[in-house]
Amino acid sequence: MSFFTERSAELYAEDMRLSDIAEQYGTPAYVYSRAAFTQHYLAYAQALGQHPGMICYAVKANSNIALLNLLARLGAGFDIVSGGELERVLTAGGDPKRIVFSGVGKTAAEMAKALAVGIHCFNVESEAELELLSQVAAEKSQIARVSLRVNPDVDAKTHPYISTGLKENKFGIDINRAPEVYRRAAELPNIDIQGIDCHIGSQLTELDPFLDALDRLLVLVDNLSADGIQISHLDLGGGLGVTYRDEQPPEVATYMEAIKAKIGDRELALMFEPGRSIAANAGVLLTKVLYLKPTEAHNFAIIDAAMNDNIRPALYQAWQDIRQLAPSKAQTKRWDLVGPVCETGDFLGKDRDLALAPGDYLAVMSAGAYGFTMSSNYNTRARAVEILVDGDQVHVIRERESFVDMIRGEHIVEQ
Ligand SMILES: Cc1ncc(COP(=O)(O)O)c(C=O)c1O
Ligand SMILES: N[C@@H](CCCC[NH3+])C(=O)O
Repeated sequence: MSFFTERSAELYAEDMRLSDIAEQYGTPAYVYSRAAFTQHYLAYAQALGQHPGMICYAVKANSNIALLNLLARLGAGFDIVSGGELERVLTAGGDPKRIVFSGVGKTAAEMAKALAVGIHCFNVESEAELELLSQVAAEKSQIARVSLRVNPDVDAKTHPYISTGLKENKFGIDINRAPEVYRRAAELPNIDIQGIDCHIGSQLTELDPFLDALDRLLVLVDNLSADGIQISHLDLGGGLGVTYRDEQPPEVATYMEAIKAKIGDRELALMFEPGRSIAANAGVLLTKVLYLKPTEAHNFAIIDAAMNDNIRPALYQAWQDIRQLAPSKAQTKRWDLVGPVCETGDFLGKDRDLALAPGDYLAVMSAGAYGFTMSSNYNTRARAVEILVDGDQVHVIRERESFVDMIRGEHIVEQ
């Protein structure tokens, strides 16, 4: 079910007309639906049901503290990848005991902070990281709960840049080396082995790669158990895809049932780290047509949102639907929607049949995940305002950046 629907040919977010939001708050603007965030999170929580475990929302997908707070109030845990994300979760009122810390480059300072607040566990991604974590924990006379992120070498069948579970990727510990690393972890007095983890990629639209990875992890869990190393939780990461165009990813419940079936009667708590499948279709990016520039080669529509607002098309050739907020009097033509940034790769959509006139508003759909969080100030463009719609209520959850925000911390050298 979408919370971005058409009523009398006008696009709404819940009960708010998006043109009204664009008029009042300006563009570019990210607009999120509270009901969509809630429903997408609850789909996971309900599918997990009574099975012990946690749904740890991947903060990187969309880290606005209002959204983290909303998820925390629903009982979510969080998957973080930096000290900054840790601070965000704590600021938003998230429970530190429901935080898992992933990422290949955790620093000693980040480890110390995470230990001090008592996170649930570290998803350790290398042997060197395990040694450093053990040292940091020992210095603080603390015990670090860990899960080893293993790289199961399966093809996630997604875009190569967002595939993470192949031998050639930088993520995780080679599954063939994992038994040795677990044995080493078991020797370390300040390390407490809790789990096993993998995350094989993002925007997966089929179950098979998840299930192949799970099969490999379960062999390892069983072998470790025979070796006297007990694993109490299994974290399958995130990665479930969404519909951007015509993809048909599995339902959360189907995915979860297939996993539970494979787990069988093993006593394993289940953890998940969904990002995109919670956030993507809970947000849109509103933009305005600035100029129409038909040329011999292409009809360019220059819009006021650019690759600095949403880099996904430039980075992964990602396709996101672009819709009109209201009917236009113009004739439908085929347009390339390009931003004001001075890069040829600065486009949000190509070859789109739209009826456009300058001043018309558009929505880049499915923009709630990896939209704002990957935005930048390139070309000294202020990052967009973020708005949360709740029924017919509108909340500004992040103000549009000002010039002063953008130069904060910069200093001119006198003399
Ligand atoms: C370790 C880890 N967990 C979770 C996620 C979230 O993935 P997704 O947004 O595809 O659910 C990612 C990003 O791909 C990740 O790297
Ligand atoms: N940022 C990517 C996904 C990478 C996921 C992070 N591990 C995207 O927009 O599709």
